[in-house]
This record gives sequence, structure tokens and C-alpha cells, in this order.
Amino acid sequence: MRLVVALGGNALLERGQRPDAEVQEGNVRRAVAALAPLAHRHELVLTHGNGPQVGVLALQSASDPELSTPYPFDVLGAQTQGMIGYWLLQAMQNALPGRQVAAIINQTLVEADDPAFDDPSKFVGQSYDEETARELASQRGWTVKQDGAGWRRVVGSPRPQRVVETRLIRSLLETGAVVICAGGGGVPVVRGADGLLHGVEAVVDKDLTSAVLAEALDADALLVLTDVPHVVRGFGTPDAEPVRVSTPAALRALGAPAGSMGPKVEAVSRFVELTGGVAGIGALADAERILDGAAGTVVTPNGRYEGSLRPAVPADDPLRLTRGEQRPLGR
Ligand SMILES: Nc1ncnc2c1ncn2[C@@H]1O[C@H](COP(=O)(O)OP(=O)(O)O)[C@@H](O)[C@H]1O
Ligand SMILES: NC(=O)OP(=O)(O)O
Repeated sequence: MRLVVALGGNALLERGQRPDAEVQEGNVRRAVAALAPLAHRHELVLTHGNGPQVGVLALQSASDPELSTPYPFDVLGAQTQGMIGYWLLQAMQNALPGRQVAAIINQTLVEADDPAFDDPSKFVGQSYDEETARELASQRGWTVKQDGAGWRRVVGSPRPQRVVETRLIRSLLETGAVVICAGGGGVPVVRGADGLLHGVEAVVDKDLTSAVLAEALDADALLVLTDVPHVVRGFGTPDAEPVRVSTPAALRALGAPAGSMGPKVEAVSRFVELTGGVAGIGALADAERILDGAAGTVVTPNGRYEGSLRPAVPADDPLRLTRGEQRPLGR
């Protein structure tokens, strides 16, 4: 089975943790310990966030007296792919002796006229209190927005159209390698009138890129792993309750917020709609149990799930597949 697993930025750097290398390396080792069992059994593509890390690098770059202009966000995104990709690569190699693991720098095509460039929504860097965030915004020309209890810098986040290196990733998978890619949603690029690729100032959402990639790779399932055990209906209210199994339409109807759960909901919904496959959102530690239908929020075309990646189809459903053909529709 072919799996695309998106690892949340929070799994690499928990809220409030200092972004020291050793802190993140410890988090990466724990994340890989939870993911290695999946790699033993399945073809695995691992994508990862970079929101906290790209904000740290942007601050460093902005305060470097050697630079006449801070590095733009496409360059910073590539830096985070190298840094986080290296940590994940090494931890995966240590956890899976004998298995080939590749971590690749890759680019994601976006549209130059995407309105998201003018309406920043992607949280980067650390969280501040409102007063500090507003002060930093006026000093440095940032846009800041509320993220839960705190305030953070936001940057443009155009929708991913295609991962440029999709064919390379497929080739690597077919050799049996675990592939780490689409870090930070992929370095955002546009194809210019000259026919060439050019980087653009943005940070793509890694969950949306993961959905685009999972569809293009004919993945059987997309798992979006984060710091909550499931999507919650009535999030933050006294009536909050977990959503265990859902359809794309029902999940979208919850209206999860942009910049956090919203893109995850959109990513899994898009994947399920386009492929008829299965997707899940949940905690990193529950990765295997989500696939079994025993944890997380599982999304299928009909809102039913028996586990083992077979969306539940009633016996009288004309689309019911015979045993041996039980793969997601659209494959
Ligand atoms: N309806 C919801 N159900 C669960 N979590 C939600 C919901 N709405 C917002 N959230 C928030 O979304 C967060 C996960 O999104 P995000 O911080 O972007 O994750 P990551 O960095 O792991 O990709 C959770 O920690 C939670 O605070
Ligand atoms: N680029 C990106 O989606 O990062 P986070 O998952 O850290 O927000």
C-alpha cells in the first residue's frame, strides 16, 4: 500500500519550545519512532511542515548585517527542507537499517496571480502577545494575525498546483525507498513567460501540497498527523465532541479555521473526493491506529470505514468491489 504522511510543524517543535537544534532532533527521533512501523509495511512518502522553523530563519536573515536584503521565503523554505530533511533522513536511516531513504529539495508550482499573495494566511515563526506582535508588525512591515491564544506573523500561501518533482518521487518509491519531500509544502515556484521556473515569496501549506502529491502518486491513503487526536465538532466550546468517521462534505461543514485545522480538512477532503481513497487526521502517536479505524478522524467517500483501508460499502451497493479488487475507487 502507498501512503503519504504529512507531519505537522508542531510535531517538530511543540508550542513554547525553544527552536534549538537538539530540541528538534529529539522531537524528530520521537516522530520517526512512531512512523517507522508504517515504513516497514508500506511504501511511504513523508512530508513535513516548516512554519516555526521558516520564521526563525527569516528573523536571522533579517538581522544579518552582511546581507543587503534578507533572503526571500522561497530560499528560506529550501533551507528548512535541507535542515528538517536532514534530521528526518538520519533518524529514518537509524530506525530502518538497510532501507534506502531519500530526502529531496523540491518545488511546488503555484499560480502567479493567486489572490492568496495579497491575503497572507500562513503562520510562521513564534507566537507573541498581541501588543508585541503589533509592534513587530509596524517595525518590520509584517502582517500578523491571531493564532489560538497568541499572535503570529503571516505570509502569503498560494494553493499548490503540482509538485514539480513528482516523477522523481514516484521513481524513488518504486525502488523501495522511503521518500522525504514537500517540506514546508515545497518551495513555491511559478513558470515564467520565459518557460523557466522562478521562486516566489510565499510559504505553501504542506497539508494541501500533500493532498496534491498523494493524488498524483496514486496513493492509497493520506494521513495528516498533528498535535490533536482528532477533528473536533464544536472546537473550543463546551459541546465539543470528536469526529470519528466523516465525509468530505460533512467535515468541510464544520468550518475549521484557516491557518490550522482548515487546510487539513481541505487536504483530506480533496484527496478523498478526487481518488475515492481514505484519509485521516490525528495524533502522530496514533498513526497506525488511524489506518485501522481505531483512532483519529477518518474520511471516506461515504462516511463509513471498516479499517484496513476499505471504505465500508453496503452489500447491495452496485459499486461494491469483489475481494482482491478492494482498492480505492479511481485507482
Ligand atoms: N475543529 C478542530 N478540531 C481540532 N483541532 C482544531 C480545530 N480547529 C482548530 N484546531 C487547532 O488546529 C491545531 C492543528 O493545526 P496546526 O497548528 O496548523 O498543526 P500542525 O502544525 O501540526 O500542522 C490544533 O492544535 C488545534 O488547536
Ligand atoms: N508549510 C507548512 O504548512 O508548515 P506548518 O505545517 O508548520 O504550518
